[in-house]
Amino acid sequence: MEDDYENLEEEEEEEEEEEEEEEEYDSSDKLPLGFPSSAFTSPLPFRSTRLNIQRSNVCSRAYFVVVMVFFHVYIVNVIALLLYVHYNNGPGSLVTGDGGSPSAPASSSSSVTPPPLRQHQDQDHSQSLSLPRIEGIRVGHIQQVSLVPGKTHQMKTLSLKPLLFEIPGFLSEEECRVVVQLAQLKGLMDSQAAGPSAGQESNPPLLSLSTEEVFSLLDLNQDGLLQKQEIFSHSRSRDGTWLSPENLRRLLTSLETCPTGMLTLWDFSHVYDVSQHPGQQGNVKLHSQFKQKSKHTWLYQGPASHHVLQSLRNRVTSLTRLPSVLVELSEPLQVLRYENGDFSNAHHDSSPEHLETSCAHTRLVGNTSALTEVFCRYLTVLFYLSSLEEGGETTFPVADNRTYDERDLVQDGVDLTDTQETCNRGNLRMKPTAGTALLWYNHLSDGRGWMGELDEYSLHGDCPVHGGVKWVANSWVNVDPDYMQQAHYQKLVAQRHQTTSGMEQQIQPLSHSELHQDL
Ligand SMILES: O=C(O)CCC(=O)C(=O)O
Ligand SMILES: [Fe+2]
Repeated sequence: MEDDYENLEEEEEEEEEEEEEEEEYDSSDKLPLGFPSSAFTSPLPFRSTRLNIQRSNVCSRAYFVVVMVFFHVYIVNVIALLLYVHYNNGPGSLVTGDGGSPSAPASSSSSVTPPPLRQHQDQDHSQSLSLPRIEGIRVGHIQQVSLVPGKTHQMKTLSLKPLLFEIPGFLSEEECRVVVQLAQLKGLMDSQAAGPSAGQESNPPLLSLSTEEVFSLLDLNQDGLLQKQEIFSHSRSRDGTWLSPENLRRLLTSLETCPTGMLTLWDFSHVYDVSQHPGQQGNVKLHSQFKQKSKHTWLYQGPASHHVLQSLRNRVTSLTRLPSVLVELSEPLQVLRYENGDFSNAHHDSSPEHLETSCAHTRLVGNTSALTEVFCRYLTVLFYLSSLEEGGETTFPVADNRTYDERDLVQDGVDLTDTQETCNRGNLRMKPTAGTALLWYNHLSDGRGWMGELDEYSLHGDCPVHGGVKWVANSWVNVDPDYMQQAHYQKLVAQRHQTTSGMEQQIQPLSHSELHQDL
C-alpha cells in the first residue's frame, strides 16, 4: 500500500513537471501540433493561455459537435419561422380553400362554385371550409399584398383589437368616381335609424310601452326571466329603440348582484327607468341610442354588374383570402353618402351569437323559431371614395384598449359611442382618403378555423362631416357562426345553381343580393 502511495506521488510529480514543461513551451509562443492556432493567439497573460489549452484539450471535439447541433437546430428553426410567416401573411395572391384567384378575369370567378361541403358535412369543420385570418403581427407592421396583376399594395396594421388594417390605393381615383356615379344612378335613400341630429326636435314616440311590455319584449325566449344575453342582444341594436345606456347600466348592475344571474319582472321593474325609454325623454338626456344620419344604396356585384364592382369584389376575396363563394354570397356593396353634419354613432357591424337569433343571410335554412334576425358579418372592408380635410373620420373609440366593458363606454356624462359629442376622444381615428380601404374583423376566431365571438373592440362610428361630402362603401362578408347552417345554405345555393345551369344562361344563381330586402 505504502509503495502504491509512493508510486502515485511520483507519478503526480512527473505530471507536474510535464505541465511545467508545457507551460514553458507555451510561453515560447510556438504551437504544438494538433491544436488550433486560435487557442494560442490569446492576448491574455500566461496563466489564462494555459487554461485555454486545457479546455481545448478536453472539449474540442464534443464542443464542436454541440455547436454544430445548435447551429443546425437554429437554421431549421429560422427556416420553419420564415415558412410560417410566408404562408400566414404572405401576399394576397395566396388564396386558400376555394378562394378565387386575384388575377382571374372578373367573368371567370363570377359564377358560384359549389363549396366542398358534401364530403365533409359530418366532419369537424376545421377539416373543410375554414376562414383564413390575416396576422396583424404588431401595430405599424406593413405587409405587401398582391391584389391586381403587376401591382403590390401595402397593408399596414392599425390595431390588434380589433384586427384592423389600412390599404392605401385599394381603388384608383377613376374607380372611386365610377362607384359614386353608379350609386347616384341607382338612387340613395335615407339610412335607417336616422335619429335627430343635435339641436333638432326628436320624433314623437310611436308607442308608449309599459315596463311589463318592455320586459316581455326583451325576454326573447319568453321564460319570464331576463338573462344577460337577452339584455345584450338589444343593447346596441342599430335601430336605437331598445335600451338607453343608463338603463343598460342599471340592469347589468342588478344582474351582478342577483344570485341567479337572471332578472324577474319584479327585479326589472325596480331598476328599469321608464323615463329613459327612447321617445320618453323626460328630463334625462338620452346619450347613446343609436343615431345615424346619411343616405345609402346597395350595388349588386355579381355577374353582369359593372366591371369595377366585380373587380372590387375579386380584390376583397384576394385581400381577405376567404373562399370566394363566401364573398360572392355576401351582401351587395353598400354605398353611403354623408353631407355636412351627417354622422353615425359607434356601433358593431355584426351581432353576438345567441340561441334566439338567426343570421339574415342564411335565413332560408335558418332556425325558423328564432325571434330575431341579425346581420352576421365576419369582416368589414370599408372603402373611402372621397377625401375630407376635416371631420368625417372613422373612429374606433376602444381600439387596443387593455380591457373592454360595455359600461365603461358611458362615464361621467361622457358617452364614447356618441360621435357627435366625443369623436376626438376615440383611441383611433381614420381620416377619409379617396382610394384607401380599411379591413377589420368583427369577430374573433373560434380557435378551430371558424368564426367565433363578436369582437367588442370592433366598435366604430363616423364623426360628423364638416364641409364637403363624404362617400364610403361597405363590403361585408357574411358568415354564419353556426358552421352547419352556413354549410347548408351554401349547399342549397349550389343545388339551385345546378338546376338553373341547364336552363337559360341569363338565369343567375340564387345569391344573397337577390334575398336582400333592401334591394
Ligand atoms: O362612414 C364611416 O366611416 C363608417 C361607416 C360605418 O361604420 C357603417 O356604415 O357601418
Ligand atoms: Fe359600421
